Amino acid sequence: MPAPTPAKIAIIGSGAVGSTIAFSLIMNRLPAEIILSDIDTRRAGGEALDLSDATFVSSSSVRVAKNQQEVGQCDIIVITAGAKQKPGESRANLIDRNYHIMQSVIKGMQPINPNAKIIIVANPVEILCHIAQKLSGLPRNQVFGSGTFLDSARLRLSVAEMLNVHESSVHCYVVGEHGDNQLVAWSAGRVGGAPLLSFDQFKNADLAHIAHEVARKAYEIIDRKGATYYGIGACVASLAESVLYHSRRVFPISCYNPESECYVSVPAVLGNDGVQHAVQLPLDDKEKAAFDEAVKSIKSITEKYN
Ligand SMILES: NC(=O)C1=CN([C@@H]2O[C@H](COP(=O)(O)OP(=O)(O)OC[C@H]3O[C@@H](n4cnc5c(N)ncnc54)[C@H](O)[C@@H]3O)[C@@H](O)[C@H]2O)C=CC1
Ligand SMILES: CC(=O)C(=O)O
Repeated sequence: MPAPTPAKIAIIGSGAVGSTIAFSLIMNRLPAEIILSDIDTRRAGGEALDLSDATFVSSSSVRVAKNQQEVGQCDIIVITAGAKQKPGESRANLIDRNYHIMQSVIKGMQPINPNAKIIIVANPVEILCHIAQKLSGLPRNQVFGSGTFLDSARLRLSVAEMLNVHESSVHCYVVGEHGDNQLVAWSAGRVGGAPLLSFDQFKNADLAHIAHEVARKAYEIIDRKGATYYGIGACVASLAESVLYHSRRVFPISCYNPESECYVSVPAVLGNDGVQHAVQLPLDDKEKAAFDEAVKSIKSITEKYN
């Protein structure tokens, strides 16, 4: 399906993550009018000027939002506005600060385009999806988060290196929470149709160690350089592309799961009306128990924001 030309993509929060998402959209040559918004309007203006120097590679354009109402009328609204983790700090610890920011962001852009897709990137993603959906009043399938897409990309890289194959041939997901309660669905992992765990390199592999390294990668990057942004930039550009082109690609994203009665990260099909449906991953008993723990943890926080 051809993309609407040009789609309006708003990015709220033009810090490290927001501006890198804009750069990734431009590099992916999405036919989009990218509209930056930030409480720090001077910073947003500077990012727009800098990014506009890169638009010659694509048919995208970039500018600063006229006002918040304009942002609310966009086709896709990416929300990165929020506090980020200090070295060693968990994502869950950001909730108090980022709840208030999310409230002001959603309130400021009312009335919201009833067809808009809101992509939550600020942390903690699953909890902020719940809050954004409630406050925006949009249908649940139109509000989703980048979730464990980035964690899964980290995992696939690690597996690909072990097996000496390309990452795109590794089908293995991190699910549950984009946070400390994430888990790897090892038993459902496949490479070229074969179970991941049947490969020689995985027969005696320390799976817990690999999963731990994947989960700790963000902490290590933040410890060394203060923030992560390239990976999430690439992830969000892929999500936007699947929405604009109705690609129906499967991504591990934070979406509302009726069975769990909360937002949780699972593989889901993404098209032009948002989340089409989740894919039921067959988990073994240990993975199922870990998934249930993640759901329990997410629900224990979201219930404070009902
Ligand atoms: N989901 C994921 O995989 C990832 C999520 N993140 C999260 O993304 C968020 C942003 O991270 P960075 O860009 O590194 O932080 P940053 O500090 O560079 O940028 C945040 C921006 O939000 C703006 N902002 C704050 N309150 C606002 C408001 N009410 N309205 C509009 N703008 C507002 C700030 O002025 C700032 O420019 C953090 O919560 C971080 O944890 C970061 C990396 C990956
Ligand atoms: C910061 C963050 O959430 C990440 O890089 O995974």
